[in-house]
Amino acid sequence: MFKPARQAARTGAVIAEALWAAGVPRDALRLVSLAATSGGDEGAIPAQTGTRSGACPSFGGDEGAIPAQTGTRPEACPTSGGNDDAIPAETGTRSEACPTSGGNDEAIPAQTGTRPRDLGSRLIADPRIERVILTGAYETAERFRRIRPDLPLLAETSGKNAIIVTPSADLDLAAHDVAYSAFGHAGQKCSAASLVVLVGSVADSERFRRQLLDAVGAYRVADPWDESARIGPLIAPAEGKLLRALTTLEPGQSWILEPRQIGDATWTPGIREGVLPGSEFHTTEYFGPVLGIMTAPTLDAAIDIVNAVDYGLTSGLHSLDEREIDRWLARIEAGNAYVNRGITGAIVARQPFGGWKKSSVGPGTKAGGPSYLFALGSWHDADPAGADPVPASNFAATARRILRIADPADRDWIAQALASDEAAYTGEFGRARDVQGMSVEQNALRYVPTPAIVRFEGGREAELLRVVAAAIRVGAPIEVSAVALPSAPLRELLIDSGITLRIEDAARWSTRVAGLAEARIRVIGGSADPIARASNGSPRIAVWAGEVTRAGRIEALPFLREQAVSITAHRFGTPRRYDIP
Ligand SMILES: NC(=O)c1ccc[n+]([C@@H]2O[C@H](COP(=O)([O-])OP(=O)(O)OC[C@H]3O[C@@H](n4cnc5c(N)ncnc54)[C@H](O)[C@@H]3O)[C@@H](O)[C@H]2O)c1
Ligand SMILES: N[C@@H](CCC=O)C(=O)O
Repeated sequence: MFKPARQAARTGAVIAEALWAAGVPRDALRLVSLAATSGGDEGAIPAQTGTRSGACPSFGGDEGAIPAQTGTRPEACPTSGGNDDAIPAETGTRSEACPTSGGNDEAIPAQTGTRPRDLGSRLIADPRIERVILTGAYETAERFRRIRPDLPLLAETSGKNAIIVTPSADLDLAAHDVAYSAFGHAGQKCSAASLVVLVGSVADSERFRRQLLDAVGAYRVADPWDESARIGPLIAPAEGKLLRALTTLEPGQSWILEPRQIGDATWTPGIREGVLPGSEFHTTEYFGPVLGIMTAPTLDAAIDIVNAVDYGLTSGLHSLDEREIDRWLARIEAGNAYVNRGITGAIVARQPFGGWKKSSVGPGTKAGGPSYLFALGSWHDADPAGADPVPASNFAATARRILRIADPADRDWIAQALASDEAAYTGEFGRARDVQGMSVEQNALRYVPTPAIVRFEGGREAELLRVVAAAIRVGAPIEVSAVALPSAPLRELLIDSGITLRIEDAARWSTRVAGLAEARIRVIGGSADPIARASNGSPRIAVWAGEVTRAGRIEALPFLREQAVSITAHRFGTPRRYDIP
């Protein structure tokens, strides 16, 4: 008889899902090894070598930076959580190989006599640990930062994901995709749909409700080793908020499908309607087989409901109206945006994975995407290999002005940085790229300019100018905080570019940081420590404090959020393509 893998059985994953999930680490490792071994002379280098050894196209071909000697291997156990955490694990799979990722919390390794979780906490607290990658709840990221407020943390965290269904949707397909997205993996996927928002007439559509109940009713709930099972048990018996979500309704809500407990940790799916904006069910991640139905009069009102949640991991739209798709793509706040399909099952490279807002902690570069490895290294500035001096006439007006502002001694350096910014923009950041070019599904990775603060603590003014140039090139709305007044030409550039300048000494800066709810901060000439202290290690504050390099591929990252867009590009086999902006 076919036996599910040991890990799969421990997570409760049913066979079909376990088989699919088993391929994900393999794809991620293939992507990493491609990045580490490809040849050429574009410039980026695996972090662990610290030597300039050739190119790595999937690193983006960085002219202008070499990694600092960190000795950090992406696959090294304590910092990365072992191979299980090189990409987000499905359904809370515990890694036995690596104490930081949990292991079996009760087992005490003979050689240490320490419980894995205690050991994990001690590793996190140890300053010799340079970085930690976490796939887990936002609250766990908070816990890690309480243990060590200055911990460099790359965390893929919680989600409260919704699918919007408009009257122009194919309601049968929408019902099928909502059902699978909500109840696949028993809802224990960070990407799972927890809400469906029905727009206009869909709110009253008997057909949609019937199809949804039909689809969910077809899922057999059983042990994972039953080959016909479509929904398996939870990873552990439901307790706390999940138990509440499976058993208790809020005012105005009713079950259209009431969940039933049929085993220690096994529940049949639940669907509740009447979920109101601002209610607990609207905003709380439960991580289990329970779906809430909300309604909205218009698409914009539905998007408001979805964006009101603190998380922004996956999000879905079912609509066959191109204007609605455009509108949703322009407004939706989520790292993975899915149109006319389910919202789970991201494939490495095809739908690089990772969220916005509270769904991500740290640099936010997507797992399985072209920038993920950049965040695992530290970078030194370096001469772009074989680069000729760049004539000023090659640049557009703003870049020429930046060149003129630069001190003559720094002009070549700035020119190389501007050229690198341009190459990074045209090659990567400035367009939605579909690297796999499938005909039945469009999958584009795009970059959205995002607000950030540039904090200048000291050093060469050219470094501030260079970082500001990177932000301007990608169109990010930044502000600058400096300990001392920059030169008049730089101040004028900031004013003309609509960039607020604040002069703040260390005390004022710390006070402001303490009051920031969330921020992305690029520190120049200082360290991340004062920010960690002032914010008590808030996971909502992401800091880039590395050396300023000429590499546009690296320097633009604080100013951009990645979004993976995936759109079903056929209808019953007939191709139908969209312009993804
Ligand atoms: N965004 C993503 O890519 C993604 C992927 C999967 C899961 N998740 C999220 O993870 C949560 C569910 O998964 P989970 O139950 O594994 O999450 P969790 O946060 O409970 O645990 C994550 C890991 O951290 C470990 N851990 C917790 N406290 C620790 C400590 N003090 N020291 C050392 N290790 C510690 C756990 O043992 C576990 O391995 C959900 O919130 C889900 O959305 C996110
Ligand atoms: N990458 C997975 C989610 C990982 C979290 O559980 C997906 O896209 O469904």
